[in-house]
Amino acid sequence: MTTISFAKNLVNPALKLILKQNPCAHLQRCQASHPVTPLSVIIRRNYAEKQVFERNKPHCNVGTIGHVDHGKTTLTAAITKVLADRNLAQKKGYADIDNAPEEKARGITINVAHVEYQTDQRHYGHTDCPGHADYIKNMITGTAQMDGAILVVAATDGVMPQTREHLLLAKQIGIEHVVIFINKVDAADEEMVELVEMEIRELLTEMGYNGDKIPVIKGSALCALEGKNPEIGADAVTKLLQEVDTFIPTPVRELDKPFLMPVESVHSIPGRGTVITGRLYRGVLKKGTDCEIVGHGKILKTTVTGVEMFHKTLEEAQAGDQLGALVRSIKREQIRRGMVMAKPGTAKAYDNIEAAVYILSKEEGGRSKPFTSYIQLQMFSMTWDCASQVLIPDKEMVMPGEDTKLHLKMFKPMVCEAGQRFTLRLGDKTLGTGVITKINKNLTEEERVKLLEGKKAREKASAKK
Ligand SMILES: Nc1nc2c(ncn2[C@@H]2O[C@H](COP(=O)(O)OP(=O)(O)OP(=O)(O)O)[C@@H](O)[C@H]2O)c(=O)[nH]1
Ligand SMILES: [Mg+2]
Repeated sequence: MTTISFAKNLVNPALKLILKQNPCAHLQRCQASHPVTPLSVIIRRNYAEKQVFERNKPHCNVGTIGHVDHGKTTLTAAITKVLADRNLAQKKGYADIDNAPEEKARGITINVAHVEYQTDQRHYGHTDCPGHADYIKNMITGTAQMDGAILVVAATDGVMPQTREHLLLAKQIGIEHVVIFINKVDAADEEMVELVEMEIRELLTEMGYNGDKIPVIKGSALCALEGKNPEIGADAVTKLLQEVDTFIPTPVRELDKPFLMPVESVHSIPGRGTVITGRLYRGVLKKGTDCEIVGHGKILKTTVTGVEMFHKTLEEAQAGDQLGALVRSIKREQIRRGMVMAKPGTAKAYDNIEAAVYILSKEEGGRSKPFTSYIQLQMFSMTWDCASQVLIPDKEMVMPGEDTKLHLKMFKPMVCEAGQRFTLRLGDKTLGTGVITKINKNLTEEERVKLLEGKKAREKASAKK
């Protein structure tokens, strides 16, 4: 029977024993509580639930960024294949990574996908970012979780618009360490590959990275995935991982501060409750801890009843971990991406802030025109984004390439604190990047009504134009 052979693979001895002695009773009990769940899913779930995450290597968050179709998802799948051959990862197919139904239909990565693997040195959480221009918003929150990035550039295309944009965003949101993978060398001649390398090194230097020192690895993710031409396939991926191990340092985590986790997504798991996923930004999180979930005009109080990392249970999650937290008596609909889960009383939502901001020049990807007070920009920070009215306190206008103080009135209160970084965007362009310097008293009801009326009037005026 499948359950018995399955029991051989279980790591939890207690469950192994139950399954061996009376597999049907255990599974019937499970199935009674989930009458519509197929048995195979229950088995898989039990298998997944009972594994325990062992923290025996430092954890590091990396991910693939780059232009659409340059091979980010193929490389992610290839990394798991190469490491699975050494028992350091579970092999993930391309479809497992690009797995949302909409993504399959459109063949592009829309939501960021998280994959787990290990090298001899470290345990990795890997975010495969979307390259499509429409999904830059997800890319912003995806890369915000990375300690370092792998920039994928196809040798057949070279540097393309999203290669620049992703690299620029990476720099803006504070990713200091980048490793380059020139992909698809199987489909390009040597001269072309050399040219692309020169082009990338130049771009890196232009963006403020050390273009001469950054490791550039040339290979073919597809060959690695298909087990062909090892010199450009598996060997290139191994070399890439060695560079990632050495070139991207393990960051120092703030373990002694009160815990805080921006909500990335929320899931409802039948029979278990609501799971919030995200990266623990600081502190440690244990089962049984009380917490508040703040933002989008709400403060919800609850208790964490379980912590998991990549489907394995954790005794204690630490800052930097990519995790799922099971919370008590809260429905999925009550929580939204952009809220923040934190130690009670430590995270507060504000809508009236001051900031030091750098406005990008046109060459850096910004606009060519200056802007004046009362412009409405979209502010992105942690996993939230919010429309905000901008006031320039000490001058008429701000030119591209300038740094300035700004006063931002947000259309709704979101979790903010001094020192927090954010990005300002208008339409599909990043205008600037900044740090919150001061939090002012929240807007009064009257001020908020005025702010929203101003927004309506502007919308009317632009509709007439
Ligand atoms: N010839 C060749 N084709 C490749 C290689 N790597 C990926 N491809 C192909 O390039 C196409 C795009 O690959 P993806 O991995 O989906 O690219 P992506 O960067 O994840 O794309 P988005 O997520 O949509 O931005 C697919 O058809 C791959 O099979 C390679 O090394 N050589
Ligand atoms: Mg992809």
